[in-house]
Amino acid sequence: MSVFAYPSEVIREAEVPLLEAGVPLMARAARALANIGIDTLTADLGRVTGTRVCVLAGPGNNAGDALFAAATLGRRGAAVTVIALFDRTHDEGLTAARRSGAQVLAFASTEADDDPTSTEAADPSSDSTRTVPARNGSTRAEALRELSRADLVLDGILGTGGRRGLPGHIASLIAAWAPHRTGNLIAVDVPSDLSPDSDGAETRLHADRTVTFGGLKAELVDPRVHEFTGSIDVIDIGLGLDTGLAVAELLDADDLAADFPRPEASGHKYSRGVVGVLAGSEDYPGAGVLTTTSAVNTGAGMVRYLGSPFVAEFVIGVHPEVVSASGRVNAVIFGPGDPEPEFVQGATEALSDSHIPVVIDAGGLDMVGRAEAMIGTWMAERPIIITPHAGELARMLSRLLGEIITAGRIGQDPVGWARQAAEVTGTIVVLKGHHTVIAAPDGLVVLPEPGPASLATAGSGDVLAGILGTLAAIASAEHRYDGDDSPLPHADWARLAGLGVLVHNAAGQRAVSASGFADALTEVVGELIHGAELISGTD
Ligand SMILES: NC(=O)C1=CN([C@@H]2O[C@H](COP(=O)(O)OP(=O)(O)OC[C@H]3O[C@@H](n4cnc5c(N)ncnc54)[C@H](OP(=O)(O)O)[C@@H]3O)[C@@H](O)[C@H]2O)[C@@H](O)CC1
Ligand SMILES: Nc1ncnc2c1ncn2[C@@H]1O[C@H](COP(=O)(O)OP(=O)(O)O)[C@@H](O)[C@H]1O
Repeated sequence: MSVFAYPSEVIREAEVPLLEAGVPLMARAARALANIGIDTLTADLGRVTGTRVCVLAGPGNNAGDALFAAATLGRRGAAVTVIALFDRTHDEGLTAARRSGAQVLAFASTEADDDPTSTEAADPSSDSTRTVPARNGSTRAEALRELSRADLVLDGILGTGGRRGLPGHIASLIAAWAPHRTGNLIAVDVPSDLSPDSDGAETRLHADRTVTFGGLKAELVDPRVHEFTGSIDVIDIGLGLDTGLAVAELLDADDLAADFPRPEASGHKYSRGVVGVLAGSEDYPGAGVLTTTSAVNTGAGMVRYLGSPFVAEFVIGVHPEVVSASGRVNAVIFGPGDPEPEFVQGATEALSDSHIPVVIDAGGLDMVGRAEAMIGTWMAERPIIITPHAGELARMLSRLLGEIITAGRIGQDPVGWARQAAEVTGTIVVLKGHHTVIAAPDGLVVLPEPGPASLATAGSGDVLAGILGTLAAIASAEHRYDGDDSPLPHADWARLAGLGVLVHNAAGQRAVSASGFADALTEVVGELIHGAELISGTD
């Protein structure tokens, strides 16, 4: 189900009153981390007893989580080694780890950077958290040996208090360990030194799994950091975060099953929503057919075809339920298959008195300007959902920002560019790709789970436009029939677009061509609308 992501500061602020009230947040976090550690070891080796666990311990509370969890693993029979990487660490956590039998290696001195053979070790008899220099062998070599033979390593170096760039002795230890790594690496809360930048990636940790506490941190949802985070577990430690403060929402198939809009028992075709389709041209009639098929099969109350009579003939030939006479619509789709200007002009003039949502795709994207330039035009004061792929967004932003922006640059930071495009244009931006990113002008991002790569085929985007336009018409009609004149918030449109992408993904799993996706929508939407009722036998 949907998961919200928050800036780290929001999560840190939510912790403060609870900590002041004595709520044991770290104990909750460490318990959940230990359980995941136990599950990981049991899944890999069938046991915890006799396994080897290493903790990379930093100077703060992040190390505290890792050390308390390691103490639990130690009590369950794991041989724990703590590699203390700073001249201080979390006092109580280290004490707990020691009491459970952990050995502690101190690899903290900055001189270790200059001399990789420098030797230091903690006094194992001491409960003190200060590390004590010793001259009994190469600690770096010993740390490397322990890391390389560990079944499980916990990255407790830095958490939400971390700044970019690890001290040299740690970065070099990580780079030296990487080729010899055999066990699982779990990042505690956030991977230390997390960055979307691929430069220097070899000196950063690549976790198999990240166990994050309190709420999903915004920096973890950037598609570019997946190689550093691995899979992500969000552990509820009772912070009670306000979803209004979230900056991103992740959607999956469960959200689609829960929130796909079903027809009302007492509804009629107009209350279900009428979608106008302006797609296809003499050059590209197929786009008109694909977009209309998609709208029909997504379950619109009615589909009006607004393009040329030439294309209308094809469309109505396959879908006799489509209407070509003008009349009321609750949303319009513009652009797939470059419809001729006279039909675009006719349709936009008809829109000028309304505030209905519009989905703009393909050729229609050339109409999109900066938000301030759209004031007073037919595009103002209505929700607009635009659906560029990276190439189209690059072209659009180059025009709007007056600098050359390539599709490659968009690909390096899709979330950032989608946000910028949404802010500049005031529209909901659906940046299509393997990881489709949806951004709203207020900065909110919706990330539907990725669909199958088979979606990357000509005409697939036309099908998506048909789905999005239909869902927009359904939402807009429902809102109107509820008697609500207030505009729906951007977040609702962005989420709706996310559901549309998930419908498209589901169709993509059942076919391999665009017309196949459009046809498969009958099955996908039929299951979403009727599935549970058929099973339960209710009407
Ligand atoms: N609050 C709670 O109860 C709960 C918190 N929880 C856990 O606490 C974690 C946050 O803990 P935290 O605030 O202690 O920060 P953390 O990242 O461990 O260390 C900060 C220290 O590192 C230092 N430092 C930073 N960057 C550096 C760099 N690049 N190179 C070198 N040094 C650097 C920094 O130095 P300074 O900035 O002060 O100069 C400071 O001394 C959080 O992620 C979660 O795991 C959970 O248990 C839930 C309950
Ligand atoms: N590798 C991929 N994995 C999953 N979906 C993809 C992938 N590549 C493209 N897609 C999806 O396929 C669709 C392609 O749309 P678009 O580029 O507009 O195609 P067209 O213009 O030919 O209709 C988009 O919904 C996009 O998100």
